[in-house]
Amino acid sequence: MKKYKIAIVGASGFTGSELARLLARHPQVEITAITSETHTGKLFSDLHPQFFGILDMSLVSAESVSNSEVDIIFLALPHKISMEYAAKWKNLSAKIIDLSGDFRLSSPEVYKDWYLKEHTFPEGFKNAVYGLPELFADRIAKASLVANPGCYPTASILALAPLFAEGVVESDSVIIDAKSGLTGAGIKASEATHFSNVNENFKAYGIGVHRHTIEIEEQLSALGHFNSTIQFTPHLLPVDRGILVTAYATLKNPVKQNQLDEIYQKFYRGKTFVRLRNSPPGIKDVRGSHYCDIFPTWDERTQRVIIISAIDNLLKGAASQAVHNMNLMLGMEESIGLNQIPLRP
Ligand SMILES: NC(=O)C1=CN([C@@H]2O[C@H](COP(=O)(O)OP(=O)(O)OC[C@H]3O[C@@H](n4cnc5c(N)ncnc54)[C@H](OP(=O)(O)O)[C@@H]3O)[C@@H](O)[C@H]2O)C=CC1
Ligand SMILES: CC(=O)N[C@@H](CCC(=O)OP(=O)(O)O)C(=O)O
Repeated sequence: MKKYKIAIVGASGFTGSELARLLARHPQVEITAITSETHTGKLFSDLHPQFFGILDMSLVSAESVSNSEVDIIFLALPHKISMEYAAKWKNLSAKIIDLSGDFRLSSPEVYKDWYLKEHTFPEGFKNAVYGLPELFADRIAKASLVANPGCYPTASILALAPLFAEGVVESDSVIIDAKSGLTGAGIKASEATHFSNVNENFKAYGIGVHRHTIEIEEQLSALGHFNSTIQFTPHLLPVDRGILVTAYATLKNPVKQNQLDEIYQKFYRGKTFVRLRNSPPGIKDVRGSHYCDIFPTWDERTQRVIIISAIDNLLKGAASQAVHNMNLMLGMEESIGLNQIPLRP
């Protein structure tokens, strides 16, 4: 069986190491390069001891990927850095899956408004496909550059997409209250992620300005064919991993619970990794897995829908979604390598 060659760029970080965990056991790929600029020459398993005896490859500089023959390059790099590599490698035959936010938005102008930086590879937007397989599997399969969605956007868009696609949402009525575990902030410690500032604490951040607001607005608006502003507020949870979204919306017309259920069942029929739940999901129900669990409810008293969704930010919110995209881009069965059962408890 042909094994595709894979490079993971940024393998010293959280999502890079999760990619390695999935790809090391993927039956149709072989990891040929894993990179770090800070730890070049060390073993991958020195940095991530869970791989001791399993993946003891040496970390190499990203520079060496330029000359190697690979089929897929995963960029597990911070935004603003990713675009530099996408530009540098634009003529390689390898397809690129970028886990950062550098190519998720509709244009370099919108990017500048929300990321407060001039985009240095604006041509990349022409080829980039938004990598949410439940919505865009056909386009992803033909793409050479996939913009893997953000973690909050994955949970938020999947929670609300059926309502937008059905055209039943009252414009500008959506409020998204989202909470993320600490690995969402990456491996580098900061004041915000310092143990003493998060332990037994819980707070909102990025109110009204978080860059995921526009990512969610653009994708949902496109589905519903209108421009809708969305109120999005993220919170930092004192846990390692997991995202919980609670979304509220007013509909154009009241519905019954069974009508709401039908909208969701129709939209997600055949989508292996969305589980429609009959009780509110918790982050532990999806931990270590590629599932997005969704619980849609109709509140008869307030005449609003309330949708709860849960994902593992490092997996469905990043690495396993990237592997799902890779499977599609290489024409393989979409769930290969992704059949983990959640880790609870
Ligand atoms: N964490 C999460 O839950 C999610 C993350 N993402 C996105 O995925 C990307 C990776 O996230 P995450 O793994 O958390 O980030 P980390 O901070 O954990 O890792 C980032 C990696 O980038 C490398 N890096 C940093 N600067 C450079 C540079 N100038 N050149 C080359 N490599 C560099 C670092 O390696 P070294 O210093 O060793 O070179 C490190 O391995 C980010 O864009 C993030 O926003 C998306 C969804 C969810
Ligand atoms: C908890 C936490 O800090 N989360 C990150 C978002 C996670 C993420 O990876 O988003 P991008 O890929 O779009 O950068 C944040 O709010 O900035």
